[in-house]
Amino acid sequence: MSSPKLLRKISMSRQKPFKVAILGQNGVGKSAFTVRFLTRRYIGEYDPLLEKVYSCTKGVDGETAMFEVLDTAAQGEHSKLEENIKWADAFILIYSVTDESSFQECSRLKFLINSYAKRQRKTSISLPDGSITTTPVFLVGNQNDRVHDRIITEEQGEQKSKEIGCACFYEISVRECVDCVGKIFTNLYRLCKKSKRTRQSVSRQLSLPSVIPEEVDKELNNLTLTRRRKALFTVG
Ligand SMILES: Nc1nc2c(ncn2[C@@H]2O[C@H](COP(=O)(O)OP(=O)(O)OP(=O)(O)O)[C@@H](O)[C@H]2O)c(=O)[nH]1
Repeated sequence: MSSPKLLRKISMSRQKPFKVAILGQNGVGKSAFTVRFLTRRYIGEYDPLLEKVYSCTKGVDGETAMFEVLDTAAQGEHSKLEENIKWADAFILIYSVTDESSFQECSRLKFLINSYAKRQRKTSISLPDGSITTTPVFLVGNQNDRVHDRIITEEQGEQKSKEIGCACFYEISVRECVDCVGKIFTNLYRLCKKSKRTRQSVSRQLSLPSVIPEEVDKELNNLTLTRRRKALFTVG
């Protein structure tokens, strides 16, 4: 008989990781935020050019959740940003409360998330409370320990979050708060799970499949490739 440990390993290997991309202007604290979540430690300095995906498991509501976290680097290159947006299931947009341009950058990033996610047909769904959500995006104002350098108020952050359609807003200090970052990830995970459940139940009510079944999806992909190959042969 299989041991519980082995069964857990098998079920984990079948579980899809929850992919979260951390986006924001340079210097807002994306790496500090990511490392706080992964290790609970605060590390001050990082290589600004390094872009990395970290993988970890965390306990959420009695379950083991698999996370993949993409700590993005310089956001100048458009194609790279598009690739990162397409990769993720959910997003955390970070700005620094001491930096106006990092605050404005979040609007641009949210706009791009909306347009790229739409192209991927990550369509919006209605939540039971009547609100609409697309790909979940949280807005986070960081560095609020720097009280004398603050430029963006908490109210402005909240206002921006509503304006650009983020699901939640937080103001934190990655440096000062150990648990804040973990809570943000946990809430994002819960929201995505809830969205998935709602989507499935709505689909059931409409007697539609919640997602395209894997085998149908494969068949469609094969068809596209076959057609492409055919077209290539014809041209050749
Ligand atoms: N005072 C304070 N400093 C912070 C906080 N979070 C990050 N920092 C500092 O801000 C600087 C930038 O942090 P990073 O985590 O490297 O920022 P980043 O967004 O990853 O920057 P790039 O890698 O250049 O994109 C570092 O010196 C951090 O120590 C915070 O909550 N409070």
